[in-house]
Amino acid sequence: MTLALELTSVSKYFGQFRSLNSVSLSVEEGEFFALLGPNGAGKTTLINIIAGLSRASEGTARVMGYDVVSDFRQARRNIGIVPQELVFDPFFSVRETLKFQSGYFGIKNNDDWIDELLHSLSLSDKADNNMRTLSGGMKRRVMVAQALVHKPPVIVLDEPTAGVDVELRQTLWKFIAGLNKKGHTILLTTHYLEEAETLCNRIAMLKRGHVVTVDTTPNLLKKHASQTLSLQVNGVLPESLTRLVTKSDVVQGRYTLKLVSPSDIESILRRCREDGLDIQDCSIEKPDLEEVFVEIMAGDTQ
Ligand SMILES: Nc1ncnc2c1ncn2[C@@H]1O[C@H](COP(=O)(O)OP(=O)(O)OP(=O)(O)O)[C@@H](O)[C@H]1O
Repeated sequence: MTLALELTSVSKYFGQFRSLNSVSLSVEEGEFFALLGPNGAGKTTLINIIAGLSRASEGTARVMGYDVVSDFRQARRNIGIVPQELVFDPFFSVRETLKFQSGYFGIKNNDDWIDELLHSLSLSDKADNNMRTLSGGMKRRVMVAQALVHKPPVIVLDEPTAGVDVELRQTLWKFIAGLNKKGHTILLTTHYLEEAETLCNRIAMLKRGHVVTVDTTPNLLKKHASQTLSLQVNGVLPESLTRLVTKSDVVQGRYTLKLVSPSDIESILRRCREDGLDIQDCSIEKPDLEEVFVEIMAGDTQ
């Protein structure tokens, strides 16, 4: 089976500074894959190498089996990139922008697909407006349409929802998830971890140019995060429970306790009752990706 993306020992130097350190990653066809990491981890550098916009100092990158350097044209044809920054010609209309991009790939008579893209991204009524007259969120949607004019099997989105309102985020994700269902491979970078958790089947985390973890989303949650118990009581928790407390508001009597296993709930509640505390509220919280991310990023870097 052809891999949608294959990076082998990719390093990138900017002078003495090493932005990527021997990164190897494979993304299979049809995956919805997240690349996460704090600011400056190297995500955009990696995407630029995949897109053929920047050259790896060492190692190789392939898109649908095509090397991004020696087979640039084929690799480029197979990928659609939604860049982090909004880059456009302010004097073109939305439709002209999309027609121009189609021409770049040698596609004529692309109107039906352009109309479909405009409709799916709620841009039909802006088709003849100049790019400079659009709001930031609308421009972002045009960037998405622009990346898809040539129906690429692999779609890469670099923080597509940064600074975008909730409604547009939902529209965008519905559209991208639909493309993924149709078989397109998606690579996404985002700082909204709940988006990655909901959408992506697999996640890689980068830290200072190293891949520190790659796993399926359920495995990451299982291995690194624990369930928690939120309690509200009419007093201070017994001393013996403080080692489990991850968050507390002593004035309100609200506490969050880490659960190593679900059976801990029983003993926690018993200890509270033994201390004469009245339990006013109690709920179990599921682990989330934010907790996993914080734990992994706090670990040692190679
Ligand atoms: N052209 C460049 N010249 C010098 N250093 C660069 C260049 N491009 C990126 N870097 C450095 O490489 C590192 C990785 O940057 P990159 O933009 O890939 O991070 P990122 O993970 O995408 O961050 P963010 O989440 O902020 O977008 C940073 O320390 C950055 O300063």
